[in-house]
Order: sequence, then structure tokens, then C-alpha cells
Amino acid sequence: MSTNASAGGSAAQHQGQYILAIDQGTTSSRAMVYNTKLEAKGRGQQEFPQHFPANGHVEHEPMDIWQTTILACRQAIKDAGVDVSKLAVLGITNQRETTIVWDKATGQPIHRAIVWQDRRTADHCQELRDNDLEDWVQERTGLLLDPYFSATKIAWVLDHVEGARQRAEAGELAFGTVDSFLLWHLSGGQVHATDATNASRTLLMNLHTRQWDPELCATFCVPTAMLPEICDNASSFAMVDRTLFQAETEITFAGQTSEKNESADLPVGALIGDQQGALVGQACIEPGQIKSTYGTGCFALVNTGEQPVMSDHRLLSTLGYQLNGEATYALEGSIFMAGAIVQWLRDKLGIIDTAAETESLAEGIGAEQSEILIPAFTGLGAPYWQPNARAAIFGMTRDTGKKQLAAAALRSVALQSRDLFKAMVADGQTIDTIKVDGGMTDNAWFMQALADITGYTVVRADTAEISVRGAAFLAGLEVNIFRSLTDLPPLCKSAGTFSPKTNKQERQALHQRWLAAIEKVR
Ligand SMILES: Nc1ncnc2c1ncn2[C@@H]1O[C@H](COP(=O)(O)OP(=O)(O)O)[C@@H](O)[C@H]1O
Ligand SMILES: O=P(O)(O)OC[C@H](O)CO
Repeated sequence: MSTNASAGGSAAQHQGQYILAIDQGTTSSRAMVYNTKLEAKGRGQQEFPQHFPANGHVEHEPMDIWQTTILACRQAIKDAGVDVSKLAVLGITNQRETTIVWDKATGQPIHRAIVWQDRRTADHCQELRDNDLEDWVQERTGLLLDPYFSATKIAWVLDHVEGARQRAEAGELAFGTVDSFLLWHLSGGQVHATDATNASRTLLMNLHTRQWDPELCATFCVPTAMLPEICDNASSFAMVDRTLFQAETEITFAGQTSEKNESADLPVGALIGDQQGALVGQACIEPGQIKSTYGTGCFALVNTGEQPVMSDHRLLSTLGYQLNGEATYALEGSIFMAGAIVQWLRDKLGIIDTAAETESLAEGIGAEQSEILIPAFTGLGAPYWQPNARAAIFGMTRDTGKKQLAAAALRSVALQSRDLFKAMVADGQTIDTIKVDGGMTDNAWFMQALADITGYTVVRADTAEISVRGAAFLAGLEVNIFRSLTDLPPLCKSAGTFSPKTNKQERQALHQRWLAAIEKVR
């Protein structure tokens, strides 16, 4: 696999004029077509069902992931009005940690995808913690022992599907995060690879060597025979038969083959986990630059440069991106419920029809509101890491109605963000401005609340599609459409700045009430 990611490398020259980029997310698969100036020309999006088979379990049907991804690509290409022959390269960004195990011979998954939000392995993590392994694991991986990450999910599949462990040890099964699973099928069962950012979320990659760590694999009981090859983010991963994006043909799984497909000539030039994709897509390429993405969950990443920063405040140390074998690290705060709280207001409480309605509903509800919502629907992420905590609403009165709930829901996302930024500062980072993106940033009330509650200036990206822009840029880098990361900042514009209108005392008072409520659910 080549790792030619910047000018001066021997990367392939691009033949076409457009970049196709996939964003395989938690609730939908999206695709974008960009021109060589990184301007969006076409968009496709396909939602797919979420499965909640038991308390704390969250699953996806891998065929849904695969089919909706291809359909979104076809839609984006049609929307752009370009012929598939004009595509130069394909980039992929994806929901991270979500775990798929498939049979190499047939390409068929042996279990549904276990989604990053899934908490079923909380006891396994607790057992490892009871054996005093957390510090050792953190030192090697930058991560903590939480069911969020892939390793315990893989072990769960191997222990719950009959014969799976034996077959994995015999090299008959493949594990992949969603990038790797898509790459396998896009390459027609020829390539089993991943990138270093996705690998950094499994608990199996050593953050310092950026290779699979045999001792970690042994600790989590994951056979190394099932792991993909780890590559740079911009790399010649595989060749795809571009007619896949054109044909109305059936979309099926691909079994392993070594037979070369002569029609496969569209390179996959980039893979990157979606939050790292957003770090690139927001041009956070200098140490200290920070982005926070508000989609289903919220993920804040600050670029920490060439060395990993090990957090003393329960943040994650992770890979930002890896180009030409060189790593750029990041410190990450991950929270599980952001836009998903708004979905809950819509789908379970039925108090809104659309997510956007929360903006007008929350209007006029000031920070002194008595209601505090703790959104621990799937446990608490950073910096608390309490998988068994559950959600609660405190301070309700006879006056509490839709408006107060909408405001408390949006404020809870800003308050969780404040926790993350405080932890980053405590870990030695200097924060001034937060670059934000994701579906929730359409909501101007939420944007102002975020500035007011954190006390930082919030700069909103010019488009919600930021992770995928990062993947498109890296794919373009691989085929020499772009020369180096320094081409990136002028291509990434903002659309609105929100400055704090509160004083320190007001911010602290609200935060104290939040912390007191958090203590009650822990
Ligand atoms: N105007 C809005 N106000 C509040 N939340 C919103 C708004 N628009 C979208 N959302 C929320 O943003 C999320 C979708 O954002 P997106 O970035 O597409 O997420 P993902 O990539 O995780 O699928 C949904 O959870 C939705 O509830
Ligand atoms: O699909 P998203 O955008 O909610 O992202 C999910 C994250 O990658 C989980 O770590």
C-alpha cells in the first residue's frame, strides 16, 4: 500500500475532475461530489434504521450501511450532473468504533454491527478495570476502559456467535470498523485495510508505534489474524469499479478473491474517522487549533502536534491524522448525546416535529431556568465515563413545558461542552476560539448558548458537511489534486461568529448547578 500523501511523493496523477467522498454516519450515509477547488457540486443522503434490541444495545444492519452508502453515492453523482468517468478519486470518512465481523469467504457479516453507542460490554470493561489495567491501557492506547471502543465489542461477537472465536483464530473472519468494511466491499473482497485514525479507536493499536499491539490483542482476547492492515490517511487503498456508482444493479456483499477486476480504476485515496475528518475539514492543522462537532454525539478535538498528550482529566489521546508515516496527535472529549437528545424530543416525547423547531421553542428561556437535563441516556462520556449512569431531568415545576424542555436539552449540550473544554485547559491546552460544525450548528439559539456557557468565541463552519470535506481533501492529496495540508485553510470558510454575552460569574453559577445535578446521576 503506498503512502504518497503530499507534494514530492510519487502519488498517482488524477485523470478526472471530481472527488467523490463518503460520510458513513450513525444515522445516515451521505456522499458528496466536489470539484478540484473543494467546492461541493452534488449531495446524496440515505437514512437507515437503528436497532435497539435490549437496554443499552445499539446495532446497525451491515447491509443497510453498505446499500445506503452506494445509493448515497449514486444520488450525489446524479445531483452533481457528472458522469462517473469524470471521478478522479474516492475518499471515505465514517462513524468510528462501530464493529463489524464478517466471513472472508462470503463477505457476509456474522452479526449485526455493534454501534459505538452500545454499552453491552460495560461489565467486561469493569472487570479489566478491577484488574488494575486502565493505566496500562491508557498509556498504550491513549484511551480508557469503556464499552465505547471496539475491542470489547469484537470479543463479545466472538464469544456470542457459535464457532466464531475458532474461525477468527483460523483466519477465516475479518474485523473492521466501518471504513474497513466499506473498503472490503468496494474493492470486491480484495483489500482488508484501515487507517491509523480508525485503528486508534479500537483499544488494540499502540498509539506510539501506530501498529497493532500483540499484548493489547491478548488482553482483549482478539486474534490478530482478523485485523486489517493499518495505513496512512492518504494512501492508495484500493481500486473500485466505478460502474458500481452508475448501475441500477443489485448491491451485494463481496467474498474474498485474488482475481483482479480489470474495470476497477477509481482509486480509494483516503480513509479517516469522522471526527478526525472534521479536524482536517476545519483546517485545524496547527497545534492548539480546536474543533467541536455537534451531530448525534459531540466530539471536541484539539490538535496537539507531533506528540500525544496523555490526559490527566479523563480525555482521550488519539491520532489526529497520519501522512507519509508521520503522526499528528489530538486530545479528544467525546460525549454520546448531542443532536440525539433533540431526536429524543422529537421521536419519543413527540414535542417537536423537526429538530429545527427547538430553536424557536427555546427562544426567551434564560439561563436561570430551573430545569437541568442530564442526558445520560447511554451513560456519560468524557470526562465522567460512567456507562451505567442514566438520564434525568431536575428542577421541573408546574410551569415546565415544551419550551423549557427544548431549552434544557440544547443547554445540556453546551454544558457538556464546557466540561470538555475545562478538562482540555486543565490538561495544558490554551483555548480561544472553537470551530464548530455538525447538524446542530444550524441552530442559532444553541450557538449563542454555547458561547454564553463556555465563554469562548464560537465560529461556525460554512457548511455542515465538514468531516466529508476532510476526507475529500485527503483523497485529493493522494492523487495530487492538492499539494499539501497548507492548501487547506483558504478552502475552509466560516459562516458566523458567536461571542459570549455572559460574565464569568453567570457562567460559573449555571455550571455549579449542572455539576450538582451530574453528581446525582453518577
Ligand atoms: N436545527 C437543529 N437544531 C438542533 N438540532 C439539530 C438541528 N438540525 C439537526 N439537528 C440534530 O443534529 C443531528 C444531525 O446532525 P449530523 O451532523 O447530520 O449527525 P450525524 O453525522 O451524527 O448523523 C441530529 O441528531 C439532529 O437532531
Ligand atoms: O456518526 P457521527 O457523526 O455521530 O460520529 C460518530 C463518532 O465517530 C463516534 O465516535
